[in-house]
Amino acid sequence: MKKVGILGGTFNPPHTGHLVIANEVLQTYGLDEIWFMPNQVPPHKIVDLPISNSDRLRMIELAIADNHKFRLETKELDRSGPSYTYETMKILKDNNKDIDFYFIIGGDMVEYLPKWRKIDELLKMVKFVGVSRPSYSMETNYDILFAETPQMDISSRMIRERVKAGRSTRYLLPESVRIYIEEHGLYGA
Ligand SMILES: Nc1ncnc2c1ncn2[C@@H]1O[C@H](COP(=O)(O)OP(=O)(O)OP(=O)(O)O)[C@@H](O)[C@H]1O
Ligand SMILES: O=C(O)c1ccc[n+]([C@@H]2O[C@H](COP(=O)([O-])O)[C@@H](O)[C@H]2O)c1
Repeated sequence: MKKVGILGGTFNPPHTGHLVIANEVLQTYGLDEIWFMPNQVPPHKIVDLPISNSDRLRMIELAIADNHKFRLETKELDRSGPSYTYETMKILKDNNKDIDFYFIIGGDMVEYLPKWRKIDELLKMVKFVGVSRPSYSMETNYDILFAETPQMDISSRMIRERVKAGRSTRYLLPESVRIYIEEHGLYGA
């Protein structure tokens, strides 16, 4: 069986935290690939700045361009409404019977797991891998895997706020994504 990690997210924008956790989980569990999967509508949060799907897609493509094990998975953009992971993984598993999926989540999402749609069914379909994130505990009653990663206090919100305030975002995200944000005037750049 092929082993594929999925990093689902809003990626508004993608940043160094995403890339580091993807790479660390890939190494820790000997995965073949990581698929970066942008959601259409995050199930649990309000997107606080309007951003087009095409800008998010382009920024993910730029962020992962230099790693042949990182891929873009656009399945959740095919349907409208909240992107419930259970619905998506049902489709991905049906279409890829030769793949074992590892769904990567940061500490904030580990805490939130009890509220996920059909979480008990979902836990039978994928292995969750939790990675720590500053300010969040990793406590959970669910049977999930963990991966040690360097902790980075970087979030998409932090990047958006810095861009808006005219502060530097260098090294917090790939240079190609930083330039894309600047050239396209995203987040008030
Ligand atoms: N710095 C980080 N350390 C560990 N996990 C992270 C980090 N940043 C994001 N993640 C995880 O990556 C996944 C996708 O995150 P997402 O695209 O929503 O980014 P975010 O930085 O949390 O965004 P926002 O600040 O807009 O809420 C989630 O599971 C999240 O927990
Ligand atoms: O299915 C759910 O109920 C659910 C609830 C919260 C988050 N998720 C998924 O978790 C991933 C990270 O979410 P986010 O909002 O932090 O980008 C993303 O793929 C979401 O679709 C899924």
